[in-house]
Amino acid sequence: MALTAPGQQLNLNESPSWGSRSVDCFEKLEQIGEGTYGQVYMAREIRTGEIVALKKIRMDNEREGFPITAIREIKILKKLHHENVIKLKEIVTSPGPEKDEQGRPDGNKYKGGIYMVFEYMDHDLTGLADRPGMRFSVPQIKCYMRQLLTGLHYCHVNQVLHRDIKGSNLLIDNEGNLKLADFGLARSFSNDHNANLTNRVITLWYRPPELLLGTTKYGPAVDMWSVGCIFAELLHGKPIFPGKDEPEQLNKIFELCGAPDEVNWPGVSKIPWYNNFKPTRPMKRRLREVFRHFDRHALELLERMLTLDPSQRISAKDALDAEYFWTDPLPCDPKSLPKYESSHEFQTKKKRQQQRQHDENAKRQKLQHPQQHGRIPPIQQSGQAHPQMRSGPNQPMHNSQPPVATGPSHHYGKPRGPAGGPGRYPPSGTSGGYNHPNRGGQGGGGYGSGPYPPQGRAPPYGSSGMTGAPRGGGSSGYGVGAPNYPQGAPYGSSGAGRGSNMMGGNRNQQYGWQQ
Ligand SMILES: Nc1ncnc2c1ncn2[C@@H]1O[C@H](COP(=O)(O)OP(=O)(O)OP(=O)(O)O)[C@@H](O)[C@H]1O
Repeated sequence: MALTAPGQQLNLNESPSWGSRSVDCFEKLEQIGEGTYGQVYMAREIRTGEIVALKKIRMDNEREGFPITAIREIKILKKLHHENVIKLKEIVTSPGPEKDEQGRPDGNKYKGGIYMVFEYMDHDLTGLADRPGMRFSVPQIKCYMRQLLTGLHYCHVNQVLHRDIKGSNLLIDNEGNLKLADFGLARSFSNDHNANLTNRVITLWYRPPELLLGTTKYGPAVDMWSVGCIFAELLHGKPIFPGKDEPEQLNKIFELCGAPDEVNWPGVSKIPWYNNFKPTRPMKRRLREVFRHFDRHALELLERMLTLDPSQRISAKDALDAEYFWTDPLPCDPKSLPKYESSHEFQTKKKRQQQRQHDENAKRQKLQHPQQHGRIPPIQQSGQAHPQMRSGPNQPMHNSQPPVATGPSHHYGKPRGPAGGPGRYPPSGTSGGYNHPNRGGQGGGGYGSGPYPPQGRAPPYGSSGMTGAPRGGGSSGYGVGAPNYPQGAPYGSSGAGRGSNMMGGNRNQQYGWQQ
């Protein structure tokens, strides 16, 4: 693609004003996101005072003109108009040196830029769930899940695959509305599924088995697998398939969902990498056993989402008809959901820095004066710990209790996944096995030691393979003995000892996020 002047390509038919306004019409307030694409800012439109989100399209690495991922995202978002899909309001450009949040020139390296202007959303689901003490009630989980499925059903009906469904791409406002965002990996599809599509999509933990096994012909079912992972995560309190790389990811899936074979997934043996990764021993489906503490209807729905064979996996439309959404407790009205404090980058950064600093000081002090701090934990002295922070994952909180608001709910900052620091979430960028076409993809984990090979070659999953010993210490893997799910790790609910059904019979029971 030829290099074009910023904005020139984007004055697409529908709205002549698109791309003609300058980013100077907006005042950047704070950075709220950092994606592979570039930064996301909360900003105010100077003329109207309206708060928006500005997503800067990273151009510095684009030798070949405007990034294709951004073109796709813009084209797709221009045709999608739905209350559960993020609204792209316009494109603005910056013809000259830009200003940062303080109005200072933003370095010399960058001469111009292009921004997508979105409606502003207060949180993303990952950030919201990650708040200390955060508990989602069953009606709240149903409410979010229903909105997610409604938005996704709309996309699928309009023949758009999202291909990157994960918590940080589900935005939530303080009216309780949930919207699908980040269509950078999305694309149109045709119903016959005959086209070859790239296999390198969807963040590892949410990636379905057919993609991990190398298929290039797929459809909306790939998104539904990710939805199943999110659903289970909401109920369980933490990600259910936190694989470090693709072999481990498949291993985790098979341990829970059973090994694929021609009986439960007709045609699986013809998928390119099946033979490389088929387990060497039988592996039973254990989903019902492992999640036996889930509500019956939730489990039924989850079973149908986490179905190995994509052709048998439930569609968004059918999921919306599931009993789960039509039995007590019903999904709550989004407007009835509690409002959470909105986010400010500096506060967050400061808070995180302070917390880190505090932890480091405490550690240092503990080393220096072990006895003193053995008696009085530093966290108590500082008064920073909220009792809710330490409550267990399934300890219900009262609905009336306001959530602890300690900062933004945007999943902002460096990756917090297995390779990226002290968090639970996989990086959405280059490490942790996330392969993002046109989004860099350099270095960082993923497929063990090497980059992802071109499609059609042997699977890129390093030497550990699925027939050999699994990576990652604790996992039982293939041919090493039956996976072991006692009440503890990895799926054992800490509530298992407190009753067999955490959700049954209590319509307002809440579920927390296990730290
Ligand atoms: N409209 C919005 N309102 C509020 N916050 C937003 C909005 N859009 C994005 N964000 C925040 O910025 C983060 C990154 O945005 P987005 O996922 O669109 O960027 P990306 O570069 O494609 O990221 P990724 O590398 O995760 O794919 C989101 O997780 C969210 O926290």
